[in-house]
Amino acid sequence: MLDSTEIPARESRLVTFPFHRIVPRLLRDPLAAFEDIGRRADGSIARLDLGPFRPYLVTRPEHVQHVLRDNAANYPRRGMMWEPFSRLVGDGIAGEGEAWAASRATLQPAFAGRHITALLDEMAATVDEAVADLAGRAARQQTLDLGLEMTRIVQRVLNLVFFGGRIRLEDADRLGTAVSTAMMSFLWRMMMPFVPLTVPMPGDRAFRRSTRTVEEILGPIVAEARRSPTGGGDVVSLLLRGTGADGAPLSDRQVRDDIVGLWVAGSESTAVALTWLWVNLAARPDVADRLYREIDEVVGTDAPGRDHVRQLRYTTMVLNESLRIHSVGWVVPRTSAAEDVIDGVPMPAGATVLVSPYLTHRLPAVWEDPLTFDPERFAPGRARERHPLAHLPFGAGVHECLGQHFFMVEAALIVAAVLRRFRPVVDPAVPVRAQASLTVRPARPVSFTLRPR
Ligand code: HEM
Repeated sequence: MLDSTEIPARESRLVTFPFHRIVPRLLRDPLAAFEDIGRRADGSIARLDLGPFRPYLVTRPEHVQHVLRDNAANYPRRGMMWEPFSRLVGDGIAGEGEAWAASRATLQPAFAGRHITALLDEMAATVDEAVADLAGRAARQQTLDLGLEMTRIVQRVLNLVFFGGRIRLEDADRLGTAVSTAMMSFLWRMMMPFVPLTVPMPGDRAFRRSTRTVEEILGPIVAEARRSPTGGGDVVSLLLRGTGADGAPLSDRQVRDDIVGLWVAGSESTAVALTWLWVNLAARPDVADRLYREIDEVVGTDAPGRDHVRQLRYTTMVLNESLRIHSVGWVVPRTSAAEDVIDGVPMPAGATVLVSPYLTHRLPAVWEDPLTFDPERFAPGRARERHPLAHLPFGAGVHECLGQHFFMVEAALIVAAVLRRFRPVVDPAVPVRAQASLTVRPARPVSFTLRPR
């Protein structure tokens, strides 16, 4: 624990955490140290003294709103993880400025409600196939790796939506592992962004290897899609018909960057969020029972489809609560372009500002009993009781997650397809420790079995 002299007064606006207090703990267990800082700052803006790197941490919803919405132009995605990250995802949808804006405009229609609804039946069929394969593996193996199995299902859906099914299943597996490794190998670069890229750091080699694998798998697919365009509604086809900031068709490089950016943003986050969902349900049999009842009433023995999704209201509440208590995104970094003041606290130009959905979701002033898993927080009408940015698993403002509607539909389909036939069993007696990389995920593989219902 940190020294009690650092406990901030309730009314203080800027709390400084000195180097000697936080760095040893951050090196030992970054997420636990970060949670501790969040508890102590208690909604105040915090300055973390990490030696040459002194980021500001912003958690109170009003402050988050200032950074991500009200004065977003002053807080672009620059520095910290964004520069090393761009070696994997390029400068398009995961970047900033004109190239980002052109990518966002091209990609937006692919993630609009109407387009997702049009794809829903195909998505549902793909999910059902993937769950049947999972059931086959469950019958052959004693236990399964929850994270891996969720990744497999998610990748099948992404393969359909992004590539019209052009990726072979074994390549999808390799791609999943490569992206996951790239995310894991990233932590040191994120924590020490002042170290030049020319100075080797742990994780660099794994990151380069993963980037090469991504390149080897996706490069030929983009090239093939360009040679034989299908005119289809999958994302690659859409990008190949799109234009860049200069109005010219996107180059293969830009298409590849956006596809990688989307794959990185959409695969790991979704698989990790679903992994936490089953872990959370294992600890709350009462919530799980109510979920089974909803699936039985709405879906019954049918294959889940378009008409079911909008009726799965409790499922949506459970998903939202799972995204709150296990927010996949722990930091969303920005850099201040010019001097600013946030709620009376001066912010110098060039400062790294860390928004943390993870910590905002755990603020006792915003969420009563924040460590309790309680889907009722998302019952109809309850959102009015809190600040609109109290719950921000998908970020906010101009960079708000493009895939959030897609995620909610996909996740509801997966939950329904699994639960209408099986009871996933995760042992509640085995504690699942969280670990931060680019996302917050279980530190070790979580085992589970599938029991037929
Ligand atoms: C549980 C699942 C997901 C979570 C928790 C999540 C979270 C987030 C967050 C926090 C951001 C904001 C980043 C920032 O402000 O810098 C974001 C952006 C983004 N997400 Fe997601 N995401 C999820 C699923 C998806 C999916 C399924 C896709 C695509 C299929 C996707 C695509 C994107 C894209 C393209 C952006 C960048 C948007 C932009 O900068 O304009 N995400 N996501």
